[in-house]
Amino acid sequence: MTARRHSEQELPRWRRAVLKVGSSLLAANGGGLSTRYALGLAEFIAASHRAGREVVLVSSGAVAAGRALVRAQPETAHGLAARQALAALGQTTVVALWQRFFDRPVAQVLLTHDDLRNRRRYLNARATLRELLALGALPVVNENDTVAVDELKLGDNDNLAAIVAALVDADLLLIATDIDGLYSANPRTDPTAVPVDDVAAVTPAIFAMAGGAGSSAGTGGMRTKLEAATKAAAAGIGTLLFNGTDAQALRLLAQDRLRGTRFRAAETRLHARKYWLRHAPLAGGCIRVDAGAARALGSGGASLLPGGIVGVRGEFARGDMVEIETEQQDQVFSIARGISQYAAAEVRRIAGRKSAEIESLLGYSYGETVVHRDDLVALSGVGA
Ligand SMILES: Nc1ncnc2c1ncn2[C@@H]1O[C@H](COP(=O)(O)OP(=O)(O)O)[C@@H](O)[C@H]1O
Ligand SMILES: N[C@@H](CCC(=O)OP(=O)(O)O)C(=O)O
Repeated sequence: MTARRHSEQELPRWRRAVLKVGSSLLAANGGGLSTRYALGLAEFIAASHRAGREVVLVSSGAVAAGRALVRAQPETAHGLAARQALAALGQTTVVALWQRFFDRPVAQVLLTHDDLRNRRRYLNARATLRELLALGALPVVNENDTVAVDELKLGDNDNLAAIVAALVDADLLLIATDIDGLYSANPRTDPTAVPVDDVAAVTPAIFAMAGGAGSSAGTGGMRTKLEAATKAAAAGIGTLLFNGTDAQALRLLAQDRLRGTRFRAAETRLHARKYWLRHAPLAGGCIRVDAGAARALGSGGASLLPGGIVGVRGEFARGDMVEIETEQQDQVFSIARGISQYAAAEVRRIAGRKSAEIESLLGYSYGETVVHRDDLVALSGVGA
């Protein structure tokens, strides 16, 4: 393969990123996992940590590691249950592989796409990942292959990484693979393929460039990487695709320079999030707040604390999108909407009380805010 190289480009600075490492890198020789390319990637992560940055790692490789452990032949162990068993066998090897490079603790986080579609579990996963980052740990995420039931979804860590990037409010999604970046066609099969450095939007014409996986270890090929870039862009997050086998590309990346493909997000992250908050379906319930809370929420920047709540209408679950209203001169105005950290019955019990009392009132606490300011959007022109 003698394809032309991508040009070098400067990147915006970032603070938190999700880095996805594919099986093509960890099991490059088609056998078990090897440190050959993991070392350079770990050095990049360590350099990011030294620069005060946070990294969530999404690492594949469990199936490849499991296969090597039981010496299963690639042509056997192909069914869903067999792959799931191999993933369970190999997952400890994946975590152990990464732990050996770091002094800081490495945390294993196994997620399914279903977990992330369910709002309660989404919130819990988000809180856990935030907590792990606050503790200085390196979260190592993989799909929870043993319980994933959707065969089509199994083995798609590119898409999972994009969802995790939105989950943890990352500034950037980094996808390390075994090729320099996107080409106009798969350069392993098409010698006329030319490098693509910058993608403003993943259009059908871009999708048409993508072929399947290049190695026996890899699964999704370029298509799932483009899907991931599309998902990340919708959340206002840019994606970088680069070659994890290229030590120089990794050193450049640590200096905010890219040799690979940059996928841009048209929206800013805040804008994309606010748009989603404005348009996500509402649960039936509603939280009524006093004039002081209404002012604080209306002018933006404040979270809703239990003290400002005067009542609850209807029912909703923890993680539901609820309307927030206030009463002024006998008229009720809808002033904001946001994701409630507590169910309606819980909000009724803590309404009007201090955040510090939540634990004694409920016997547990999901945090001091009922609606966190990151999960809240004020509806302009009313109530404030
Ligand atoms: N247009 C394209 N540009 C670059 N690579 C492509 C393209 N189409 C298909 N590919 C293939 O995608 C492979 C990377 O995907 P994959 O093997 O699934 O890796 P990973 O395990 O990192 O997810 C490349 O090695 C390449 O063969
Ligand atoms: N979750 C599985 C497969 C993940 C997957 O998407 O593989 P890849 O396309 O190599 O990133 C594993 O750990 O083997």
